[in-house]
Amino acid sequence: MKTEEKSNVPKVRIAIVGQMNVGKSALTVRYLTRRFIGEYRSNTDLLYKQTVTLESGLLDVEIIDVSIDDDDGFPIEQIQWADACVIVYSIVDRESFDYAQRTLSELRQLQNGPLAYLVANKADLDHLREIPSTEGSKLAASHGVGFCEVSVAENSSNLYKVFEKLLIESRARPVKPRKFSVSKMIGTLIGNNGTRQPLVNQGTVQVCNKGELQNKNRLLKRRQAFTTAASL
Ligand SMILES: Nc1nc2c(ncn2[C@@H]2O[C@H](COP(=O)(O)OP(=O)(O)OP(=O)(O)O)[C@@H](O)[C@H]2O)c(=O)[nH]1
Repeated sequence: MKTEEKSNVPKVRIAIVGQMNVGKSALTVRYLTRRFIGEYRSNTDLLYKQTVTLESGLLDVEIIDVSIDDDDGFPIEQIQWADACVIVYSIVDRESFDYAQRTLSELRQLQNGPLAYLVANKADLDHLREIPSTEGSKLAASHGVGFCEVSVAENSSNLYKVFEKLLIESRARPVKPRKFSVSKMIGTLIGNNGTRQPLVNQGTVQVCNKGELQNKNRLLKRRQAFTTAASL
């Protein structure tokens, strides 16, 4: 698609936030490619871009898979950049639920904050469950956000509904006023020497600022999966 045609396509930005190992990357890749890639861990943010078709027309979607170290607090830059956030925890990990709870509280303090949706992942591991479904739904209700349980591994259809809802609702909102230019934000995220990855059909993925080099192999793996699925 030519640049001048693309410039008229509205854009929605989504941040995937949650503690380590909850399945943020698996969820992002599942949504974008319909595939489950679960054999890697990452310590860097990745920015995915894809054009999707909604009933209302084309939409450019940017999804940042936010990498959280144990000590990291609230990823404020990524959240302020986003129009919507998917906050993920694992039903088998109480700490990840506590992190999601803190994130929702922080989000509430923001003026003009993004839309949010709470997603409980790993529903297939019910025998190891630490967080009852009712606790998740109660937390979400107390913050006025949507909630669902999914298994990214088992390809729960709920996952696609979450993204669709966030995309439609974000699209309907007035364009978010940003304190900084979006290109500067992307520049910050990918670093000054961050090179754009080649366009893969309508999808691209690029490494953000942390640990770019050591993550090259992981990125390549993901990009292969992304390429294959994007060309289906
Ligand atoms: N059983 C099960 N395992 C899952 C599911 N989703 C992800 N996993 C596994 O959970 C582990 C972590 O998945 P990732 O997608 O790397 O999680 P992450 O939140 O991106 O982790 P970090 O990169 O450390 O922040 C991997 O071993 C995945 O295979 C799921 O729905 N069910």
